[in-house]
Amino acid sequence: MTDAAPAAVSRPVLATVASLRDQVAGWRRAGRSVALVPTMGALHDGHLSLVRLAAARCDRVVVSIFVNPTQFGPTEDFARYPRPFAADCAAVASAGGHAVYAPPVEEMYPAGMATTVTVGGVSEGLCGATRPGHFQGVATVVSKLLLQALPDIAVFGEKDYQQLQVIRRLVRDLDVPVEIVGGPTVREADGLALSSRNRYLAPDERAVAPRLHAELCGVAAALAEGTPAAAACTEAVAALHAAGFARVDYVEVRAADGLAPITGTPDGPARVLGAAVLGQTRLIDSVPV
Ligand SMILES: Nc1ncnc2c1ncn2[C@@H]1O[C@H](COP(=O)(O)OP(=O)(O)OP(=O)(O)O)[C@@H](O)[C@H]1O
Ligand SMILES: CC(C)(CO)[C@@H](O)C(=O)[O-]
Ligand code: BAL
Repeated sequence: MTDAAPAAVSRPVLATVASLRDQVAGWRRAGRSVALVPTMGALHDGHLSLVRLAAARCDRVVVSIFVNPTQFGPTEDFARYPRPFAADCAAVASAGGHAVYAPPVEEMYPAGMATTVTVGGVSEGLCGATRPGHFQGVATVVSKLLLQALPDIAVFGEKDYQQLQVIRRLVRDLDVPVEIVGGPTVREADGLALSSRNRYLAPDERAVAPRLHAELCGVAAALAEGTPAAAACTEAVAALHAAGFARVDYVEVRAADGLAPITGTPDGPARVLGAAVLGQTRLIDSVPV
Protein backbone atom coordinates (compact mmCIF):
# COMPACT_ATOMS: atom_id res chain seq x y z
CA MET A 1 0.00 0.00 0.00
CA THR A 2 1.62 3.22 -1.07
CA ASP A 3 -1.45 5.52 -1.05
CA ALA A 4 -2.18 5.50 2.63
CA ALA A 5 -2.91 8.94 4.10
CA PRO A 6 0.16 10.37 5.81
CA ALA A 7 0.16 9.92 9.57
CA ALA A 8 -1.28 12.97 11.33
CA VAL A 9 1.52 15.25 12.49
CA SER A 10 1.09 15.82 16.18
CA ARG A 11 2.38 18.83 18.06
CA PRO A 12 2.65 19.29 21.82
CA VAL A 13 -0.45 20.86 23.32
CA LEU A 14 0.58 22.82 26.40
CA ALA A 15 -2.02 23.78 28.99
CA THR A 16 0.03 25.34 31.79
CA VAL A 17 2.47 28.23 32.11
CA ALA A 18 5.03 25.76 33.52
CA SER A 19 4.78 23.40 30.53
CA LEU A 20 5.03 26.32 28.09
CA ARG A 21 8.14 27.59 29.87
CA ASP A 22 9.70 24.08 29.85
CA GLN A 23 9.06 23.76 26.13
CA VAL A 24 10.53 27.19 25.35
CA ALA A 25 13.50 26.56 27.66
CA GLY A 26 14.26 23.33 25.75
CA TRP A 27 14.23 25.20 22.47
CA ARG A 28 16.45 27.92 23.92
CA ARG A 29 18.99 25.34 25.18
CA ALA A 30 19.13 24.01 21.61
CA GLY A 31 19.86 27.54 20.35
CA ARG A 32 16.47 28.03 18.68
CA SER A 33 14.73 31.37 18.19
CA VAL A 34 11.06 31.45 19.20
CA ALA A 35 7.95 33.15 17.78
CA LEU A 36 4.53 33.49 19.40
CA VAL A 37 1.29 33.80 17.40
CA PRO A 38 -1.59 34.69 19.76
CA THR A 39 -5.09 33.67 18.59
CA MET A 40 -8.53 32.85 19.89
CA GLY A 41 -8.73 29.74 17.69
CA ALA A 42 -11.26 28.89 14.95
CA LEU A 43 -8.22 29.20 12.73
CA HIS A 44 -8.48 30.26 9.09
CA ASP A 45 -5.99 31.20 6.38
CA GLY A 46 -5.48 34.65 7.94
CA HIS A 47 -4.19 33.07 11.15
CA LEU A 48 -2.18 30.51 9.21
CA SER A 49 -0.50 33.27 7.19
CA LEU A 50 0.76 34.62 10.53
CA VAL A 51 2.05 31.17 11.51
CA ARG A 52 3.91 30.94 8.19
CA LEU A 53 5.32 34.44 8.66
CA ALA A 54 6.47 33.46 12.17
CA ALA A 55 8.05 30.23 10.86
CA ALA A 56 9.92 32.21 8.19
CA ARG A 57 11.36 34.46 10.92
CA CYS A 58 12.05 32.02 13.77
CA ASP A 59 13.10 28.40 14.29
CA ARG A 60 10.17 27.50 16.54
CA VAL A 61 6.59 28.78 16.55
CA VAL A 62 4.10 28.48 19.38
CA VAL A 63 0.47 29.34 18.62
CA SER A 64 -1.68 30.27 21.59
CA ILE A 65 -5.38 29.44 21.44
CA PHE A 66 -7.28 31.17 24.22
CA VAL A 67 -10.76 32.67 23.98
CA ASN A 68 -10.11 35.49 26.39
CA PRO A 69 -13.22 36.24 28.47
CA THR A 70 -11.99 39.65 29.66
CA GLN A 71 -12.04 41.22 26.20
CA PHE A 72 -15.70 40.39 25.54
CA GLY A 73 -18.50 42.71 26.67
CA PRO A 74 -21.42 41.26 28.67
CA THR A 75 -23.70 41.09 25.60
CA GLU A 76 -21.01 39.86 23.18
CA ASP A 77 -20.41 36.37 21.79
CA PHE A 78 -17.97 34.82 24.32
CA ALA A 79 -20.19 31.78 25.01
CA ARG A 80 -20.91 31.00 21.37
CA TYR A 81 -17.45 31.86 20.02
CA PRO A 82 -16.41 28.83 17.86
CA ARG A 83 -13.95 26.39 19.49
CA PRO A 84 -13.00 23.69 16.92
CA PHE A 85 -9.93 22.66 18.91
CA ALA A 86 -8.88 19.41 17.16
CA ALA A 87 -9.10 21.02 13.72
CA ASP A 88 -7.12 24.02 15.02
CA CYS A 89 -4.29 21.79 16.28
CA ALA A 90 -4.10 20.05 12.90
CA ALA A 91 -4.06 23.43 11.14
CA VAL A 92 -1.20 24.70 13.32
CA ALA A 93 0.88 21.64 12.40
CA SER A 94 0.09 21.94 8.69
CA ALA A 95 1.15 25.62 8.66
CA GLY A 96 4.50 24.90 10.28
CA GLY A 97 3.74 25.64 13.95
CA HIS A 98 5.62 23.60 16.54
CA ALA A 99 3.38 23.76 19.64
CA VAL A 100 -0.07 24.89 20.73
CA TYR A 101 -0.49 26.72 24.02
CA ALA A 102 -4.11 26.43 25.19
CA PRO A 103 -4.45 27.23 28.89
CA PRO A 104 -7.80 26.93 30.65
CA VAL A 105 -9.28 30.17 31.97
CA GLU A 106 -8.24 29.34 35.57
CA GLU A 107 -4.60 28.98 34.48
CA MET A 108 -4.62 32.39 32.78
CA TYR A 109 -6.64 34.08 35.53
CA PRO A 110 -5.99 32.32 38.85
CA ALA A 111 -8.22 33.23 41.77
CA GLY A 112 -7.15 36.52 43.31
CA MET A 113 -5.74 38.05 40.15
CA ALA A 114 -6.02 41.82 40.63
CA THR A 115 -3.85 43.34 37.91
CA THR A 116 -4.93 44.79 34.58
CA VAL A 117 -3.03 46.61 31.85
CA THR A 118 -4.55 49.78 30.40
CA VAL A 119 -3.04 51.44 27.35
CA GLY A 120 -4.14 55.06 26.90
CA GLY A 121 -4.25 57.04 23.65
CA VAL A 122 -4.43 54.43 20.90
CA SER A 123 -7.03 52.38 22.83
CA GLU A 124 -9.44 55.30 22.83
CA GLY A 125 -12.01 55.83 20.06
CA LEU A 126 -12.71 53.42 17.18
CA CYS A 127 -13.32 49.93 18.66
CA GLY A 128 -12.37 51.27 22.10
CA ALA A 129 -15.48 53.49 22.02
CA THR A 130 -17.94 50.76 21.00
CA ARG A 131 -16.36 47.96 23.06
CA PRO A 132 -15.64 49.50 26.50
CA GLY A 133 -13.02 47.45 28.36
CA HIS A 134 -12.09 45.47 25.26
CA PHE A 135 -8.55 46.76 24.87
CA GLN A 136 -7.86 46.49 28.59
CA GLY A 137 -8.76 42.78 28.25
CA VAL A 138 -6.56 42.44 25.16
CA ALA A 139 -3.61 44.35 26.70
CA THR A 140 -3.78 42.30 29.90
CA VAL A 141 -3.88 38.91 28.21
CA VAL A 142 -1.24 39.84 25.61
CA SER A 143 1.06 41.08 28.40
CA LYS A 144 0.59 37.76 30.16
CA LEU A 145 1.14 35.72 26.98
CA LEU A 146 4.35 37.63 26.20
CA LEU A 147 5.68 37.18 29.74
CA GLN A 148 4.69 33.51 29.80
CA ALA A 149 6.37 32.63 26.48
CA LEU A 150 9.13 35.30 26.36
CA PRO A 151 9.39 34.95 22.56
CA ASP A 152 11.82 36.78 20.27
CA ILE A 153 8.92 37.96 18.11
CA ALA A 154 5.13 37.99 18.38
CA VAL A 155 3.00 38.18 15.24
CA PHE A 156 -0.38 39.94 14.95
CA GLY A 157 -2.66 40.68 11.99
CA GLU A 158 -3.19 44.12 10.47
CA LYS A 159 -6.88 43.19 10.17
CA ASP A 160 -7.17 44.18 13.84
CA TYR A 161 -5.20 47.35 13.16
CA GLN A 162 -6.06 49.27 16.32
CA GLN A 163 -5.20 46.17 18.39
CA LEU A 164 -1.80 46.02 16.66
CA GLN A 165 -1.15 49.66 17.57
CA VAL A 166 -2.24 49.05 21.18
CA ILE A 167 0.20 46.13 21.45
CA ARG A 168 3.06 48.09 19.87
CA ARG A 169 2.45 50.90 22.38
CA LEU A 170 2.28 48.54 25.36
CA VAL A 171 5.52 46.77 24.41
CA ARG A 172 7.30 50.11 24.01
CA ASP A 173 5.88 51.56 27.24
CA LEU A 174 6.62 48.49 29.39
CA ASP A 175 10.02 47.74 27.81
CA VAL A 176 8.93 44.21 26.92
CA PRO A 177 11.90 42.63 25.08
CA VAL A 178 9.99 41.34 22.05
CA GLU A 179 9.66 42.47 18.45
CA ILE A 180 6.04 42.95 17.36
CA VAL A 181 5.52 41.93 13.73
CA GLY A 182 2.38 42.84 11.75
CA GLY A 183 1.06 40.55 9.01
CA PRO A 184 -1.07 41.73 6.06
CA THR A 185 -4.81 41.03 5.95
CA VAL A 186 -5.82 37.88 4.07
CA ARG A 187 -9.06 38.32 2.12
CA GLU A 188 -11.65 36.32 0.25
CA ALA A 189 -11.66 36.83 -3.54
CA ASP A 190 -14.42 39.45 -3.16
CA GLY A 191 -12.40 41.48 -0.65
CA LEU A 192 -14.01 40.35 2.62
CA ALA A 193 -11.31 40.04 5.31
CA LEU A 194 -11.15 36.49 6.68
CA SER A 195 -12.51 36.42 10.23
CA SER A 196 -13.63 33.69 12.59
CA ARG A 197 -16.90 35.58 12.92
CA ASN A 198 -17.68 35.41 9.17
CA ARG A 199 -19.22 31.99 9.88
CA TYR A 200 -22.06 33.77 11.71
CA LEU A 201 -23.15 35.46 8.44
CA ALA A 202 -26.34 34.21 6.74
CA PRO A 203 -25.99 33.83 2.93
CA ASP A 204 -27.68 37.17 2.20
CA GLU A 205 -25.44 38.90 4.77
CA ARG A 206 -22.35 37.20 3.32
CA ALA A 207 -23.25 38.69 -0.07
CA VAL A 208 -23.31 42.23 1.40
CA ALA A 209 -20.29 41.86 3.74
CA PRO A 210 -17.57 42.76 1.14
CA ARG A 211 -19.11 46.24 0.92
CA LEU A 212 -17.23 47.18 4.09
CA HIS A 213 -13.88 46.65 2.38
CA ALA A 214 -15.15 48.26 -0.83
CA GLU A 215 -16.26 51.42 1.00
CA LEU A 216 -12.94 51.70 2.89
CA CYS A 217 -11.12 51.41 -0.45
CA GLY A 218 -13.50 54.09 -1.77
CA VAL A 219 -12.44 56.44 1.04
CA ALA A 220 -8.75 55.79 0.27
CA ALA A 221 -9.40 56.55 -3.43
CA ALA A 222 -11.34 59.73 -2.60
CA LEU A 223 -8.46 60.94 -0.39
CA ALA A 224 -6.07 60.39 -3.28
CA GLU A 225 -8.28 62.68 -5.39
CA GLY A 226 -8.19 65.40 -2.74
CA THR A 227 -11.54 64.82 -0.98
CA PRO A 228 -11.20 65.71 2.73
CA ALA A 229 -11.28 62.65 5.01
CA ALA A 230 -14.38 63.72 6.96
CA ALA A 231 -16.48 64.08 3.79
CA ALA A 232 -15.27 60.78 2.32
CA CYS A 233 -16.05 58.94 5.58
CA THR A 234 -19.55 60.46 5.85
CA GLU A 235 -20.30 59.22 2.33
CA ALA A 236 -19.02 55.72 3.15
CA VAL A 237 -21.17 55.50 6.30
CA ALA A 238 -24.27 56.42 4.28
CA ALA A 239 -23.40 53.82 1.62
CA LEU A 240 -23.01 51.09 4.26
CA HIS A 241 -26.40 51.92 5.77
CA ALA A 242 -27.94 51.86 2.31
CA ALA A 243 -26.32 48.47 1.60
CA GLY A 244 -28.06 46.95 4.65
CA PHE A 245 -25.61 47.29 7.54
CA ALA A 246 -27.76 47.64 10.67
CA ARG A 247 -25.21 49.77 12.49
CA VAL A 248 -22.04 51.52 11.42
CA ASP A 249 -19.78 51.98 14.44
CA TYR A 250 -17.26 54.11 12.58
CA VAL A 251 -15.47 54.85 9.34
CA GLU A 252 -12.47 57.03 10.11
CA VAL A 253 -9.10 58.05 8.72
CA ARG A 254 -6.25 57.91 11.22
CA ALA A 255 -2.46 58.31 11.10
CA ALA A 256 -1.00 54.87 10.40
CA ASP A 257 1.34 55.11 13.39
CA GLY A 258 -0.31 56.38 16.58
CA LEU A 259 -3.82 56.66 15.13
CA ALA A 260 -4.13 60.46 15.39
CA PRO A 261 -7.49 61.53 13.84
CA ILE A 262 -7.38 63.01 10.31
CA THR A 263 -10.35 64.99 8.99
CA GLY A 264 -8.66 66.77 6.09
CA THR A 265 -5.93 65.56 3.78
CA PRO A 266 -3.34 63.16 5.26
CA ASP A 267 0.24 64.48 5.17
CA GLY A 268 1.85 61.10 5.89
CA PRO A 269 1.03 57.39 6.00
CA ALA A 270 -2.62 56.91 7.01
CA ARG A 271 -5.18 54.16 7.45
CA VAL A 272 -8.92 54.02 6.78
CA LEU A 273 -10.61 51.95 9.49
CA GLY A 274 -14.21 50.79 9.70
CA ALA A 275 -16.51 48.65 11.84
CA ALA A 276 -20.12 47.83 11.08
CA VAL A 277 -22.79 45.33 12.09
CA LEU A 278 -24.56 43.07 9.63
CA GLY A 279 -27.44 41.18 11.25
CA GLN A 280 -25.88 39.98 14.51
CA THR A 281 -22.29 40.06 13.24
CA ARG A 282 -19.84 42.88 13.82
CA LEU A 283 -17.20 43.16 11.10
CA ILE A 284 -14.03 45.26 11.19
CA ASP A 285 -11.53 46.07 8.47
CA SER A 286 -8.97 48.66 7.44
CA VAL A 287 -6.90 49.63 4.41
CA PRO A 288 -3.76 51.72 3.96
CA VAL A 289 -3.93 55.12 2.29
N1 LIG B 1 -7.86 37.97 7.69
C1 LIG B 1 -6.80 38.04 8.48
N2 LIG B 1 -5.59 38.25 7.95
C2 LIG B 1 -4.48 38.33 8.75
N3 LIG B 1 -4.52 38.20 10.10
C3 LIG B 1 -5.72 37.99 10.67
C4 LIG B 1 -6.91 37.89 9.91
N4 LIG B 1 -7.95 37.67 10.76
C5 LIG B 1 -7.42 37.64 11.99
N5 LIG B 1 -6.09 37.84 11.94
C6 LIG B 1 -5.18 37.94 13.10
O1 LIG B 1 -5.14 36.73 13.80
C7 LIG B 1 -4.88 36.98 15.17
C8 LIG B 1 -5.93 36.30 15.98
O2 LIG B 1 -7.17 36.90 15.72
P1 LIG B 1 -8.55 36.25 16.12
O3 LIG B 1 -8.33 34.91 16.71
O4 LIG B 1 -9.35 37.25 16.87
O5 LIG B 1 -9.20 36.00 14.69
P2 LIG B 1 -10.34 36.72 13.95
O6 LIG B 1 -10.63 35.94 12.74
O7 LIG B 1 -9.98 38.17 13.84
O8 LIG B 1 -11.53 36.55 14.92
P3 LIG B 1 -12.69 37.52 15.25
O9 LIG B 1 -13.72 37.20 14.26
O10 LIG B 1 -12.97 37.12 16.64
O11 LIG B 1 -12.17 38.94 15.17
C9 LIG B 1 -4.92 38.50 15.35
O12 LIG B 1 -3.60 38.99 15.35
C10 LIG B 1 -5.68 38.94 14.12
O13 LIG B 1 -5.36 40.26 13.72
C1 LIG C 1 -4.61 39.11 20.45
C2 LIG C 1 -5.71 38.19 20.99
C3 LIG C 1 -5.32 36.74 20.78
C4 LIG C 1 -5.80 38.44 22.51
O1 LIG C 1 -6.80 37.65 23.07
C5 LIG C 1 -7.06 38.51 20.34
O2 LIG C 1 -7.48 39.79 20.61
C6 LIG C 1 -7.09 38.21 18.88
O3 LIG C 1 -7.28 37.04 18.56
O4 LIG C 1 -6.93 39.12 18.05
N1 BAL D 1 -9.85 39.84 16.67
C1 BAL D 1 -9.98 40.59 17.89
C2 BAL D 1 -10.60 39.80 18.96
C3 BAL D 1 -11.97 40.24 19.33
O1 BAL D 1 -12.74 40.70 18.48
O2 BAL D 1 -12.32 40.11 20.50
